[in-house]
This record gives sequence, structure tokens and C-alpha cells, in this order.
Amino acid sequence: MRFVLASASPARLAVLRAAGVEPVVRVSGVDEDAVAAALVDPSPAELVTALAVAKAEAVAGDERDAVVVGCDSMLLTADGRLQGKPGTVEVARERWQRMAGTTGTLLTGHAVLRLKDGQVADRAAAHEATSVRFGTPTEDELEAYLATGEPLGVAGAFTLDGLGGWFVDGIDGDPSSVIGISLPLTRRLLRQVGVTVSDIW
Ligand SMILES: Nc1nc2c(ncn2[C@H]2C[C@H](O)[C@@H](COP(=O)(O)OP(=O)(O)OP(=O)(O)O)O2)c(=O)[nH]1
Repeated sequence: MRFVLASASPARLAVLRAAGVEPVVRVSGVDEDAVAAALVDPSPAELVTALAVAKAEAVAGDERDAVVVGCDSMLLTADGRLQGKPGTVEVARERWQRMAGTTGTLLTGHAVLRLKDGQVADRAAAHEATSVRFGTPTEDELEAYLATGEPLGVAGAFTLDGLGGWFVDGIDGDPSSVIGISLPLTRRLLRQVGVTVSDIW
């Protein structure tokens, strides 16, 4: 079955490929700020789920028979801030200075659309939440990590499976969701739209 990943994320692609799926990648180009602005006081979970739905829907219009999956990840910090990608060293530094030694929640919204004959025949959406216990990098370690550029382009300014792994003391929940797409949640959402994982791997 044609599996379309509506994401530019290399992390999501890698998780799916390692799990036996060869997705067709179609970047949604969704204006995430515009989607967020259209929502009325969404919870963090509602926001990431709405963004995932918007990404999948943006891509689904060109599909006839496929499963389309969209995701969106953000970090909810211990002091209640919901954060995407830092974008700059300065923002990433300030975030790490606040989150080191604390526990945050990495939220990933998921949307699955089942296309049949060019129509959305079924859909399912949900979010996954994973607790992340951050370590405390020294000032030198933090500056070296920032200098790699990795934290700038990932939600929460850290990775679990990359250089950031040195600074994650542990998680409670699904690791694939932290990296970018929850395999167990996606399996459940696929089942809701009548698709078994063995249909796609
Ligand atoms: N490899 C890795 N990437 C991570 C981790 N945590 C977050 N990320 C990445 C996954 C996503 O590419 C990015 C989260 O940003 P978004 O959910 O907005 O996705 P992105 O903009 O990358 O692509 P998309 O909007 O789906 O086209 O951060 C991690 O632990 N490991």
C-alpha cells in the first residue's frame, strides 16, 4: 500500500525506514503559525494534533489510493512553555539553561488519512506524550553542543538519537515519538482506518 509521509523530517523518515516502511515523502509546506492562529485557546496536545492533521490534509488532495501520515512535535517544558525549534544558538542556549536538570514532555501529534479513489475514506488522529529527563551539560559541553548546530533545527532543542543523547538522562514513554513519529500510536491509528502494519512494511 502507498504510504505517504507528509513531512520534511529526516528523523521521521529514518524511524519509518528502520521499521520496514518505504514512505513516499511529500512535504506539506503548511504555515504552522497560521494553523495555530486559527485555533481558539488550544491545549498543547490539541495544537500538535491540529498541526499534524493540517500537514496530512495539505498533501492528501493529490493522492488517490494511499495512507497519508502527518506529525508535529513540540516540547512542553517543566515551567509550562511550549516550544518548537529554537532556530538560533541564542534561543537554544536560553532554553537549555532553563531546562537542564528538569523533566519536560515531548508531545507529538499524529494524523492518519486513508485515501480511496481520491477521497478521504477514513481518518484518525491523536497525540503521544513522552517524559524526557534532561541532564545538566556543563557550560563547555553546552557551547560545544550548540556549535554543532544540531539543537537549532529540532523541537525542544535536543535529540534522543543524536548528539543530544549525551544530555538526556532518561525518558518515560515511547522513544520513537520523541524522535518524531510514534510507531505504536501510528499502528493503532492505522488500525482505526482499516490498515494493518504488515500492509505497509
Ligand atoms: N532525530 C531527532 N529529531 C528530533 C528529535 N526531537 C525532535 N526532532 C525533530 C523531528 C522533526 O523533524 C522536528 C520537529 O519539527 P516539526 O514537527 O515541525 O517537523 P519538521 O518541521 O521537521 O517537518 P514537517 O513540519 O513535518 O515537514 O524536530 C529527536 O529526538 N531526534
